Amino acid sequence: MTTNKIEIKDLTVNYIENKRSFNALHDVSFGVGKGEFVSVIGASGCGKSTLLSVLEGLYAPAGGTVQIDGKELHGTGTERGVVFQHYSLFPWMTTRKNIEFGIKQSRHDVKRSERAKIADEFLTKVGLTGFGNKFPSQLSGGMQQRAAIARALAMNTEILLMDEPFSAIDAKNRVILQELLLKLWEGDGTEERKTVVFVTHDIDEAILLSDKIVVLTAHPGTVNEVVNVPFERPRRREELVKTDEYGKFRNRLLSLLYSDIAERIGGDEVVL
Ligand SMILES: Nc1ncnc2c1ncn2[C@@H]1O[C@H](COP(=O)(O)OP(=O)(O)OP(=O)(O)O)[C@@H](O)[C@H]1O
Repeated sequence: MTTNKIEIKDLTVNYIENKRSFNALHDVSFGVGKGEFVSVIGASGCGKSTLLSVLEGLYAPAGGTVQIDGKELHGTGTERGVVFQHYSLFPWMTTRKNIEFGIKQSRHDVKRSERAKIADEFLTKVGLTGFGNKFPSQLSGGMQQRAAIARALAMNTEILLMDEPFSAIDAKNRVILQELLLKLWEGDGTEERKTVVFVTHDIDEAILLSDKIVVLTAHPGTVNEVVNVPFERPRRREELVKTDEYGKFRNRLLSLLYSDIAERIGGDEVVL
C-alpha cells in the first residue's frame, strides 16, 4: 500500500507524429509524499512538461500508472491546481474575476458572495492589493504570474502542478517570486502544506524550493536519480548559497544533469 500522495510507476509516454511513435518518457518512477515539494529538472526536451501534462490528466500514458491517494489517475481533477510558464489568466476577466473563477471551479463549499473576499485576500498575499479590477493586459509579466499563483493558491487544491512558472520572468522578479512561493507554501505551520510538483531547469531554484529533486536524463526522459535536498527549512537564500555544502550539492546535481553527455564533453565530473 502506498503512503505517497502521488505515485508514478514505470510511466512511459509516446507521442505519435507523422504516423511514427516518439518515446518522450520511459519507465519513470518516483513518489511525492503528502505536503512534499518535489522539483523535476532535466535538459530541454527531456519530457518535464510531458510529465506534468500526464499528472494534470491531459495526456494518457502508453505504459505505467499514476496514482493519487492510491487511486489510478484518469483525466483532470479539481484536487490539482496548475500554474504554467505563460500566464494563464483569462484576458477578458479582471484579475479578481480570474481568481473567483478558479475558486468556483474547485471549492463548491464557498458561496458566491464570499468569492470576491477570498480573491482579495489572495491578491494581498501576493502583493497585488488594489489590482483586482485590472485586466491581465494592464499588469506586467511578473504581476500576471503573481495573480496566477494567487488563483492557484485560492483554489486551495491539495496538489499544485507548476511548469516553469518563473522562467519567463526577469532575474530580479524571479527571485522575488521564488521567495513569495516559498513563504506561501511554508505557511505559518497552522495549515497543511500543499503537495507540489515543480518543473524547472534552474538548479538554484530547485534547491531553494524543494524537499526532493528528480533528475531526468535527456531523451527519452528516464529518472537518473532522486535526490533529497539536505538543507533545513526555513531557508534563507543569501546564507545558503554562501556555504560549502551548497556548492558541493549544486555540483553534484550538475554532474547528474550532465552525466549522459559527460563523456562527450570530457570527463565524468562536470563542475560549472
Ligand atoms: N504534442 C507533441 N507531439 C509530438 N512531440 C511532442 C509533443 N509535445 C512534446 N513533444 C516532444 O517530446 C519531447 C519532450 O517534450 P517536453 O515539452 O515534455 O520537454 P521539456 O523537458 O518540458 O522541454 P523544455 O525544457 O524545453 O520545456 C520533446 O522532444 C518534444 O519535442
